[in-house]
Amino acid sequence: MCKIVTVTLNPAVDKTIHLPRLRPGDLNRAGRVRRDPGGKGINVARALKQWGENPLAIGWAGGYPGRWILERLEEWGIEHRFVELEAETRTNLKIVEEEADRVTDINEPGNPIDEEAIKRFLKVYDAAIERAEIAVLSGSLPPGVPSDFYGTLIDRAKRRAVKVYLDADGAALSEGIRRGPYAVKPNLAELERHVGRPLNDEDDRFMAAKGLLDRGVRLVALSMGGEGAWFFTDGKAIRAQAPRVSVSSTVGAGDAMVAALVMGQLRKWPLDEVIRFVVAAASAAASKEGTQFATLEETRSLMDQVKLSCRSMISCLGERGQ
Ligand SMILES: Nc1ncnc2c1ncn2[C@@H]1O[C@H](COP(=O)(O)OP(=O)(O)O)[C@@H](O)[C@H]1O
Ligand SMILES: O=P(O)(O)OC[C@H]1O[C@](O)(COP(=O)(O)O)[C@@H](O)[C@@H]1O
Repeated sequence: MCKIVTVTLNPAVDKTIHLPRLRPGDLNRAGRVRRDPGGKGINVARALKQWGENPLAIGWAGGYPGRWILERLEEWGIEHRFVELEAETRTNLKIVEEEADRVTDINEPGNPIDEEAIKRFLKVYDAAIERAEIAVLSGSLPPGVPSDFYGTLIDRAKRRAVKVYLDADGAALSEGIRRGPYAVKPNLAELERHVGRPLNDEDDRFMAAKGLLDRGVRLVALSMGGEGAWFFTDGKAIRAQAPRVSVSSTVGAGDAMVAALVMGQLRKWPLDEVIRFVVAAASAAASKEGTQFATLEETRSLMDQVKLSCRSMISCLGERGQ
């Protein structure tokens, strides 16, 4: 039985190319090139499987790239139930500039999904969550899928007492938040887009997180790249510094974070241990080439470097937070 279901509605082949520096408008010759199965839910399932969990990955997959992804999942022993389509799964380009120490993502929109495919997916989803404890909904929605689709999936999961972890952007995130998922993992830019204003200081970030908690979200994990993350839950705000790693590709770091959060909470670890595991797993993923995840041992070896500081949200926000 799979306790964790990961949903990837817009999977991707992640094509990572390395260059010394990108010269826009000029001829660029790539150095190393690699392809990894990607899409946020698939990555969460990959990381969980690597750490000994048995997730079920579901979603839509199409054409030759879709079959290639499913074959990799088979190879890794990841259970999956994707609705197969003719239209090809997208390719997302990740440009790693080695001299500039920078990654640029160019993500395709994906191919349109029709009503029939939506119906077929909902059958798979309902069956999958029947016996699950956790559903991870992550990534963009392909064209043709209504922007409140995560809201629909959250409602169905909540009716069966399945905890939902949501990691999305734009309207998919905002509409999902309205339906009160258990946890959300925005990065800073995503949270800024959700609240519609820059979040320059701690107070701004606390207020934005409080807005989500007020809507019924129980845990907000706000990731901030190399600066680490904030975790807001039960009236506490916990800041975690990211460990120093030699960064190779940050692609998948956010997904490692979601996977680690799910695993730590499923195993009922104490909150401080969960948070150190989460941030260590994300930073360890950033040290890997392409879209890849660290082993449990590699992750554990970084945990001591994740320094935590805890504050009470109520005393920090004072009058503003009432
Ligand atoms: N340059 C970095 N050095 C160390 N850790 C990093 C770095 N970039 C990202 N991480 C880790 O990955 C986590 C998620 O990264 P972030 O870029 O915020 O999310 P996302 O990948 O979802 O955009 C961070 O909280 C941090 O733990
Ligand atoms: O669905 P979206 O938002 O286009 O994101 C898909 C991309 O996100 C990734 O899952 C990586 O996400 P993170 O870097 O946030 O962990 C890639 O594998 C994939 O190409």
